Amino acid sequence: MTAVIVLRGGEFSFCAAHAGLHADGYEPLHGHTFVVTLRLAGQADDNGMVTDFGPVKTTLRRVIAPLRRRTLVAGRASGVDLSVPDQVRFGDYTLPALAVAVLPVVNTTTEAIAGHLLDQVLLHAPVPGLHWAELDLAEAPDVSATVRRLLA
Ligand SMILES: Nc1nc2c(c(=O)[nH]1)N=C([C@H](O)[C@H](O)COP(=O)(O)OP(=O)(O)OP(=O)(O)O)CN2
Repeated sequence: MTAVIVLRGGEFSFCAAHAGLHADGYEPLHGHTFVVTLRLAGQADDNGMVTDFGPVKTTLRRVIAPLRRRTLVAGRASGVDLSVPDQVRFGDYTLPALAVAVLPVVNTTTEAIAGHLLDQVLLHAPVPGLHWAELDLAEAPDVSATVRRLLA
């Protein structure tokens, strides 16, 4: 039997700020309450499980934690300056490094943040035999992005 397990909402929500990079530069710094939904698809084992919810929940919590209540900065965007100790500079902004999560992405779009979170989940909690993994990130009730990795 193939099944999809789903972890969503609740504790997998987090507040963070960002300023997306658009053609005309950085948009004004603003915040969202992001809501994560993770889906893992695979064959259920002899115990009827694709994988135990528990360890996946622990991993998802840990992957989200560094982003919670931080300003998200795209470490791969041009113009990001990490050369000054304890400071992060991008566009017109200079922020204390403690308030920032620098992500390995080119822009802090919902799509890119979702991809980063999914990659971290798969890195830290690989589940043998998964068919695919999908992470949906909503930045508001009316907009979200879903990324999917095909695994087998
Ligand atoms: N494909 C994407 N498009 C946009 C993203 C994104 O992450 N992926 N992000 C933004 C902005 O960062 C912003 O957070 C959202 O903008 P928007 O949905 O336009 O929200 P507004 O409240 O400003 O607009 P309304 O039209 O009033 O809803 C933009 N695009």
